[in-house]
Amino acid sequence: RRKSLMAEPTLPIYLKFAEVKYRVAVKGTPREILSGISGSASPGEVLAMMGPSGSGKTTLLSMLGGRATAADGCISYNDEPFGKSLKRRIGFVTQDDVLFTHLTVKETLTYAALLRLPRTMTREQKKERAMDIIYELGLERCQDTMIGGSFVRGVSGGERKRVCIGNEIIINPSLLFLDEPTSGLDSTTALRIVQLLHDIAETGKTVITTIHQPSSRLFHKFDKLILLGRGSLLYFGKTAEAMPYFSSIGCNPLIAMNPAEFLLDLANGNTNDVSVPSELDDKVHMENQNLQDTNSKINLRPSAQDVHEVKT
Ligand SMILES: Nc1ncnc2c1ncn2[C@@H]1O[C@H](COP(=O)(O)OP(=O)(O)OP(=O)(O)O)[C@@H](O)[C@H]1O
Repeated sequence: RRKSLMAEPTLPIYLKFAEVKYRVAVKGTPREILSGISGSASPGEVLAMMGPSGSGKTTLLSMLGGRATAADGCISYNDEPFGKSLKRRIGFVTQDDVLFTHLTVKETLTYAALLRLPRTMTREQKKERAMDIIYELGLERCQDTMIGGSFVRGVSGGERKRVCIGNEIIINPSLLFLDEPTSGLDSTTALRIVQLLHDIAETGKTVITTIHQPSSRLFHKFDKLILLGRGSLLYFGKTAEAMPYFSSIGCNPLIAMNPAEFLLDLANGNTNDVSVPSELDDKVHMENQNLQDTNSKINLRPSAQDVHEVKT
């Protein structure tokens, strides 16, 4: 029997961020991509970031993962700022991770182990670790299959994603960031990936992922949720409390629908199937008229004190 990697101890890291802002200059004109996002993520839980395309999910993920610097605000890891030692404790699975098409799954993970694990480990131990990852991620059946790509037939989309996750968890990170790990996958495979993220989190790791259009089953799998609408925070808190919260401020779906779909509609300002209280309604309509010609951010955002936060 192989030892379970999931039982491996990790340094628990509590991530906290407050009023994070990000600006870019587009043709000399400053543009705010994120306007003051706050939240937190604890070891053992999976935090999902959801929002329409262009709402700033990837930007926020990059900043939390130390890949981009915030213009303003504070991001802390166990109350410390980002530092060199932390870099080694972070795994980052990007949206389009590049893998070598002609290597097999086993070769890919073995090379990752040889390249990324510390010198204190022997070559044999590193190879052993790559095999442990293969078993842990259920990749043993395709371990000798080539990764493949546009011109070479290879592993399936779900298997490919698991290899990308394997590439990162091989270093036993405390924080794992993933950019849209389920996009392009069918809902059952997507569910399996999210279950895997849960298994990873349960070993004391902090897992943060962006998510595109989750099915309602998938949506309920996340412990916490950040809902972004054009760079502003619409909700941060427990996933299970998102719908009751929006209902409490008067936003309800008019027909039975997937909560994720409802929240994305809301964040998009698409209110056809959503009842919105009159004071917010004006803003939404105004916003819809402006959408074609301006980049103004969605104004549906409840006031700062309205934004639901989990007391941790
Ligand atoms: N360096 C940059 N220069 C100009 N605009 C930028 C830059 N970085 C991000 N943006 C803009 O910021 C917005 C947010 O981008 P981001 O990639 O974070 O969105 P997203 O929510 O991840 O979208 P998607 O779901 O489509 O991946 C987009 O409108 C993008 O065009």
